[in-house]
Amino acid sequence: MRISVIGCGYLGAVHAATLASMGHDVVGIDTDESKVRLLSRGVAPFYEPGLEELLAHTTAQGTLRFSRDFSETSGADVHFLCVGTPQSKTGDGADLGYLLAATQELRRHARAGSLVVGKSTVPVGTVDVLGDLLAERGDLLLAWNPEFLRQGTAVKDSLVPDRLVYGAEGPQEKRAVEMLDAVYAPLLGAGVPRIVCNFATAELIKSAANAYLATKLSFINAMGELCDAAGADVVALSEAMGLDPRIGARYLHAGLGFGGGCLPKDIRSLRTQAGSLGVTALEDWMGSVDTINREQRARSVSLAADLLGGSVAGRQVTVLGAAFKPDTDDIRDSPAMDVAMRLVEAGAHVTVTDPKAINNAWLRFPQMRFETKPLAALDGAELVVLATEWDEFCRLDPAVAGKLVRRRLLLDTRNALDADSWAAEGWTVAGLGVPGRRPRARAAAGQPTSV
Ligand SMILES: NC(=O)C1=CN([C@@H]2O[C@H](COP(=O)(O)OP(=O)(O)OC[C@H]3O[C@@H](n4cnc5c(N)ncnc54)[C@H](O)[C@@H]3O)[C@@H](O)[C@H]2O)C=CC1
Ligand SMILES: O=C(O)[C@H]1O[C@H](OP(=O)(O)OP(=O)(O)OC[C@H]2O[C@@H](n3ccc(=O)[nH]c3=O)[C@H](O)[C@@H]2O)[C@H](O)[C@@H](O)[C@@H]1O
Repeated sequence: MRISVIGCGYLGAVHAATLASMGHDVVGIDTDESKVRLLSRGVAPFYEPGLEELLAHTTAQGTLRFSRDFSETSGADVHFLCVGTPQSKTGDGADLGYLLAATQELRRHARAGSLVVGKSTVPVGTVDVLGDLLAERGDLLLAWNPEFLRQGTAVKDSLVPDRLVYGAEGPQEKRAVEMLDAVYAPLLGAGVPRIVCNFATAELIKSAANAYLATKLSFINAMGELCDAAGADVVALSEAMGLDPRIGARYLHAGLGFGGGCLPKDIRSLRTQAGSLGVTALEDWMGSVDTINREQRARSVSLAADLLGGSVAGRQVTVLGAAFKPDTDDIRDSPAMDVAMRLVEAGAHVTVTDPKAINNAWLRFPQMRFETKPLAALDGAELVVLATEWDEFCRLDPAVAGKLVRRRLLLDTRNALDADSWAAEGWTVAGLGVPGRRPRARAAAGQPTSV
């Protein structure tokens, strides 16, 4: 099929490339000139494992191209809207400005009978607003097809998704479903489940999925706080809970909490939606999930101060990680950068290292020093904070690291390192929800371990 993908960021570029790899003829449209230039050369404008290979292949064989010119959408049978829906600058709700602008532009160029499909994450009721916009044409179809891919595994998640959701309704429903089935024929043929529902349900399925993941994360982090107070160990607790198949081990990894361009803004948007529809229980719930998550960042910084004898002021602190999670260069609402910034504000001299996200971080955070190599970043550190659990950091040799730092103090905010092997090399290791590993503040500060 001939397909246009509007908005070629973390979602749209992957969607365009995977559709082209399935044999469709795809044009990606974006307003960002530099992004279009890179993508047109088969180069990924951000780090996403497997994307560059897919882009290089599909652009070279001519099934994928990119443009800033919306008139290029006129040849397509199906248009996917993949533009951003960030948190509004003035509140907790979603900013739909990009989506409305893209839809208006598409309305001018889409050919009669083509299907407009939303993939961006939106508040419930948005599809009706877009439907009204498109109704002025009267000859376009509309459907909603929310996306569940994760950054870092986006290519695999797109090629082997857990499910496909189609929001379709009214007289256009049958035709819209047929067209989406044709787009996703290889996936449906491989047995991927497909759920067809009305617009509001499709919108809410997406919001509910992210809210549930966030809930699970804040639940285990709240339990971690209780573990700290009670002398229990959240790592063992979550392992035991996760072995119950009704609960499951995923999204039960306690630590610094969630960030990124989606979960935080999506729970705030859902909170706002629940509030405006009078569903106060959900509104309060989402508020608590958000508060618990934010507090993990503050708790990490206060633990860092404890480890350094009460204050980080004037101390050299190395933060391992800038990205909001491993395997991405994305620093949107990154817990790692939030912690690094709070440490700077508390007077620490902070060095940050990350395998992929330094380019994104250094322009936005001139207050800190950046190093591309972790060993260089460790040089002279009085405290090391693991904030993003990249494999490269988890494989660090504690003996080698110990020779570089001034003091062997490690705060593993992701509970990701093998604390015993670090302790065996003379490191004092602390984490969130693992009070057994948490030293008394004064004792830790009183034992400099420089070599
Ligand atoms: N990043 C992810 O893993 C996922 C994102 N989503 C949702 O997908 C949407 C997009 O998210 P991301 O790709 O992360 O955002 P992004 O910010 O990386 O990409 C958005 C792109 O849209 C472009 N754009 C903005 N206005 C435009 C317009 N009028 N016409 C054409 N292009 C325009 C921007 O230049 C940018 O390249 C959001 O609603 C998000 O919640 C859903 C699932 C996964
Ligand atoms: O709507 C979206 O954009 C996407 O949001 C999330 O995907 P993503 O933001 O890429 O990242 P996740 O892998 O879900 O991680 C989110 C955050 O939770 C944290 N996390 C995750 C798992 C865990 O056990 N513990 C934990 O702290 C991660 O470090 C990260 O900061 C969802 O997982 C996707 O299904 C969804 O499509």
